[in-house]
Amino acid sequence: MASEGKFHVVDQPRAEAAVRELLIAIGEDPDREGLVETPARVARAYGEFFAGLSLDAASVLAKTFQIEHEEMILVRDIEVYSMCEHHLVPFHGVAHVGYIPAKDGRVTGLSKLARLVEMYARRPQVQERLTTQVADSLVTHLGAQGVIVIVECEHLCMSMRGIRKPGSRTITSAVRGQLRDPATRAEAMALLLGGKR
Ligand SMILES: Nc1nc2c(ncn2[C@@H]2O[C@H](COP(=O)(O)OP(=O)(O)OP(=O)(O)O)[C@@H](O)[C@H]2O)c(=O)[nH]1
Ligand SMILES: [Zn+2]
Repeated sequence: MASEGKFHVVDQPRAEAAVRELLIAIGEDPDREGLVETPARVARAYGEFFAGLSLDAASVLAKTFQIEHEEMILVRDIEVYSMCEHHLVPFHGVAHVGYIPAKDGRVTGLSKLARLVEMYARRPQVQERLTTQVADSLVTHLGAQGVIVIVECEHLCMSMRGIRKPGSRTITSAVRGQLRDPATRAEAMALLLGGKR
């Protein structure tokens, strides 16, 4: 998995050549001391940023437990680091993922919810797609009867360039199945907001 050091295989020489070209394009000297190793470093870092491209939701959610729990399970404040596909700069924040298990009470390990978020975050992304991909994969691969995913991020492309509004946060949500029901959704929101400092 990405967090265990096996990163997406990028075409290292090609990525290095591209970074070298970028450095030249901005008027830098890629052969000066501080930059000599930069193309190789950036190419390796890209392998890490985009490690999610070589993973799939079916594998992340392959292992399940039959604990016959049919109520909501919610993991809050999962840290998100992703790369905006428009500018290739980070957006970061948190995700909250909740689901109501399949009728047979099959659940996944709690860490797998965070792995799922990480897998989709470590791709060129937009926040809306990240949110819906996490929600849809829980329906597809776990048979969840209901899902709620809320993602709250700051986009550096809006903070350090362009409109330059540091501190603004974008909130996206995806709700599936039983969590579309207002009462069930209210319960999820209460759990999400409860205990927030
Ligand atoms: N919907 C959505 N938009 C995003 C996301 N990340 C970045 N953007 C936006 O993508 C848009 C790209 O707009 P363009 O007009 O093509 O690019 P730009 O000239 O760099 O835009 P500005 O950021 O307004 O300077 C910008 O409005 C960004 O704020 C995201 O996750 N979701
Ligand atoms: Zn952007």
